[in-house]
Amino acid sequence: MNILLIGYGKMGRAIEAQALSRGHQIAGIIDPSRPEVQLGQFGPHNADVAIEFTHPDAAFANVQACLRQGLPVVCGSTGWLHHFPEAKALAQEKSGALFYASNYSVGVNLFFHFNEYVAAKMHQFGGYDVQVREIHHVHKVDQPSGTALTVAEGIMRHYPEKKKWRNDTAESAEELAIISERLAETVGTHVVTYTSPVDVLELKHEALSREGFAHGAVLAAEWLPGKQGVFGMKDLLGL
Ligand SMILES: NC(=O)C1=CN([C@@H]2O[C@H](COP(=O)(O)OP(=O)(O)OC[C@H]3O[C@@H](n4cnc5c(N)ncnc54)[C@H](OP(=O)(O)O)[C@@H]3O)[C@@H](O)[C@H]2O)C=CC1
Ligand SMILES: O=C(O)C1=N[C@H](C(=O)O)C[C@H](O)C1
Repeated sequence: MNILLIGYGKMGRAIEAQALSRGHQIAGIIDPSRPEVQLGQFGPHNADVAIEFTHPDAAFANVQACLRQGLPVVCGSTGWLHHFPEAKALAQEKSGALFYASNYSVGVNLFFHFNEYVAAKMHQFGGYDVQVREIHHVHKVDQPSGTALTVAEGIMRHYPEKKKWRNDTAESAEELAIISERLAETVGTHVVTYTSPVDVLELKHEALSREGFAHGAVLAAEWLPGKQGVFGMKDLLGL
């Protein structure tokens, strides 16, 4: 396949390596470091799919451009989901294809699955307080992480008394605490902790490199062309 890379930072480079190792070609690279290449130059005539990993402030415009230009788009940028309903509507209007995941790692998507199972059981038995913690590198611009938000949504589906999340310690029983830490070059760690007066139960995922994210994004890019609609890792992995 011919893959257009939008964003050529830590993830764009990891995705390029994965894509080449799986026999794909890079149709082009859109990044502020290469102003001579513009997204408007690409469409179905010269790319099969775009993979977008940029910045919370840039992602929505890039997704819109891809959909308008007839390019299936796999987006991994976090921190822009307040625009997601508009992106979905545009995908429908253009009969386009949009794939989004807050985390493309297969391991994290298993973690999401187990998180919901554990939350349902813990709520059923009761007696535990629950908290989410995410640790990332100091360069990360959004907080809490997109992955932590997906984890929190999964817990809240089974804890109806938790009405909202709070990016700090909880101030009332209605709040689910998401604690964010920024530590050196930490790739991405997510922990759900259940605490009772007598014990602690934890579910944890720790990414050791960006390879897992990149691999999942390329799998999504291989899967998406030819489809119409809005998809995520549950569709790809059958979870
Ligand atoms: N869903 C997932 O599995 C994962 C998601 N992410 C998310 O992906 C995003 C990128 O992460 P990462 O690669 O680590 O970040 P980096 O900062 O390392 O790279 C982002 C790159 O995108 C470039 N960029 C910024 N604006 C635009 C634009 N409008 N068009 C094209 N390129 C642009 C940046 O250029 P410049 O530096 O000049 O601004 C930079 O080169 C983040 O939102 C992060 O949270 C990260 C890992 C996994
Ligand atoms: O910015 C990152 O690095 C990461 N961002 C994603 C997120 O916000 O959840 C995924 C991963 O944790 C790495």
